[in-house]
Amino acid sequence: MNFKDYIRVIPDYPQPGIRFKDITTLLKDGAAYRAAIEAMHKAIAHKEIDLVAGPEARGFVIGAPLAISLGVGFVPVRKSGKLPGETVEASYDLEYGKDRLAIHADSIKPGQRVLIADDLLATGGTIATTIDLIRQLGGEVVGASFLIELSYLPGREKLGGIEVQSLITY
Ligand SMILES: O=P(O)(O)OC[C@H]1O[C@H](OP(=O)(O)OP(=O)(O)O)[C@H](O)[C@@H]1O
Ligand SMILES: Nc1ncnc2[nH]cnc12
Repeated sequence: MNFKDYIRVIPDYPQPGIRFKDITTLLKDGAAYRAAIEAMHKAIAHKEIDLVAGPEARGFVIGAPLAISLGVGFVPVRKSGKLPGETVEASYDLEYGKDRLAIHADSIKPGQRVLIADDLLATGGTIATTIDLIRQLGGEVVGASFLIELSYLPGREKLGGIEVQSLITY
């Protein structure tokens, strides 16, 4: 399956100059969505993984089905102010704007092997921050899996040697 055919590119959203990769066109197609999760699973099937962590919101629609497919738990990494328990938090920059992420302090036990999953790797700010939060809890980041990678941005370099898998590259 050519997954790129299912991604809609919207120019100048949310700001002039950004070419927004809209995944809703893939998500609404059941066969394409399932095939994408299966292909992402296949690419990391050799790894030993205890948990999948995914950042809000689009990281949930990729990370949660990937966790179910792997038979492991899912840890939501949320925008600050959304989690009810004790959290660890960090701020970061995006391709457009700034944000702050939080993770429940008891969501990962020291030594657990965590795969990060998200829809898209752009500048790497979201995932670099997610790596930082997981490590603050003593988790071991065993890789990062993306549906889409924007190779014209230095996202990979920002992840400090973490193994990166992506299904679609622009
Ligand atoms: O590599 P980066 O430059 O950090 O950008 C990638 C992140 O940006 C988007 O999320 P966004 O923060 O727009 O939130 P959303 O998933 O709630 O739409 C996307 O889903 C990634 O998580
Ligand atoms: N160009 C882009 N398209 C979709 N989501 C993004 N997140 C960061 N950059 C993006």
